[in-house]
Amino acid sequence: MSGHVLTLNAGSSSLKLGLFTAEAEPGCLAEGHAERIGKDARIRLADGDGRELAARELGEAGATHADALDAALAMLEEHLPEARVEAVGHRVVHGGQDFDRPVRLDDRVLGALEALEPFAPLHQPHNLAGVRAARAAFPQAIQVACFDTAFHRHHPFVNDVFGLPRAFYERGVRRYGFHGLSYDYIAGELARAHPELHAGRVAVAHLGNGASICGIVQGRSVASTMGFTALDGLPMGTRVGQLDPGVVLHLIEQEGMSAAEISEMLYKRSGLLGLSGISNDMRTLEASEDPRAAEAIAYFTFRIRREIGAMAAAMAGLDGIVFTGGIGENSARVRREVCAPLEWLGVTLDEAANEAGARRIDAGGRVGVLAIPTDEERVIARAAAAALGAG
Ligand SMILES: Nc1ncnc2c1ncn2[C@@H]1O[C@H](COP(=O)(O)OP(=O)(O)O)[C@@H](O)[C@H]1O
Ligand SMILES: CC(=O)OP(=O)(O)O
Ligand SMILES: [Mg+2]
Repeated sequence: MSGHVLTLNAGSSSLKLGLFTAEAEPGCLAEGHAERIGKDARIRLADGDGRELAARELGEAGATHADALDAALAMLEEHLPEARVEAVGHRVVHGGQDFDRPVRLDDRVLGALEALEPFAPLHQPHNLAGVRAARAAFPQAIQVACFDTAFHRHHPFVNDVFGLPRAFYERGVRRYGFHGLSYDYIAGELARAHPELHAGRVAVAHLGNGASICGIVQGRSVASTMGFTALDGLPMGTRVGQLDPGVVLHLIEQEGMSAAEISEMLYKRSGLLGLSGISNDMRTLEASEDPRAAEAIAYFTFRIRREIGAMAAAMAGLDGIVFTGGIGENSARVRREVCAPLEWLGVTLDEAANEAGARRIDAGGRVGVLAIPTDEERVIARAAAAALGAG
């Protein structure tokens, strides 16, 4: 039997790991998921059918991505000692101008990706720490980087540019867009199971601790709410989302804040956490009776509606909406708050299907509405298997 592919995916609040067969369509043998990193983190390892193999708390608040990675690799060694890892596929959030497809990692590529760390501070350092740890743990395996930005790299000029002096565009100050591995998976699912939507114009809302919307026309990304960094667009767990740049000037000039203080506030203390003063975690906010929690959710869902309207304009129409990511897949309340006021756009919602967590949740209106679990691991595993020559 051929060997195995390991996938590593560090999100801003999560670490996901997958073990797959090294085939053109990889078979999933195990999945590990650490969540709520930074607060009450816990990790769970399951087999390919979702049966739990192991689970444990990662200790007091303060468990880091590095702790989660150590725990994940130790669990893998203990519970799947027969794994023969021949390739490790890594989610790397920022690929900058140069990377528009998966690439074998060597010292030169790693150096180029390290230079992008300032543009994805919640992700890139953890992604590259995963590369170093995997090189040490699996020295015989090839290492492959798969980029969140790659799926968006061929946007039309108007969706790739800011209205800055042109020289900045040439120097790479562009609207890259992120969550591309997730959008790539969803585009594949539309092609496989919903050909009428695949042929049309779909707004895909990836709503996790990070959140964005992608406009997909005939399987290709034409616009993203995220920009040069993963700060722009929707408000997120701890990130601000769209912000008048005049506010940043005000913070510097009148409030006397330093670049480091502003960065820390915009990345780590804004969004759902900043508005609610309670938590960045949607489950905690939904369970809270504090009116600030409801207001934070209301702002989140309002901005999603606004951006779906903008995507409809960018795509010259709207045939479908897809919800995915931890919130998009699991929160019936968020899906309802987004969809109910979008009736004017042809959006309907089947309440019972939405509450039941069904895949198709529209009530037969003009716009198809779906909730599809994403699978970034599978997209990474396919690329790593392809790099091994599988298929
Ligand atoms: N059952 C649920 N109901 C509401 N929100 C949920 C549920 N399960 C997970 N979430 C939310 O999903 C978010 C995490 O999404 P995820 O995609 O796993 O994170 P990351 O962006 O770090 O990869 C958290 O806000 C979490 O509260
Ligand atoms: C790019 C990004 O925000 O990713 P995540 O949602 O996994 O934090
Ligand atoms: Mg994620």
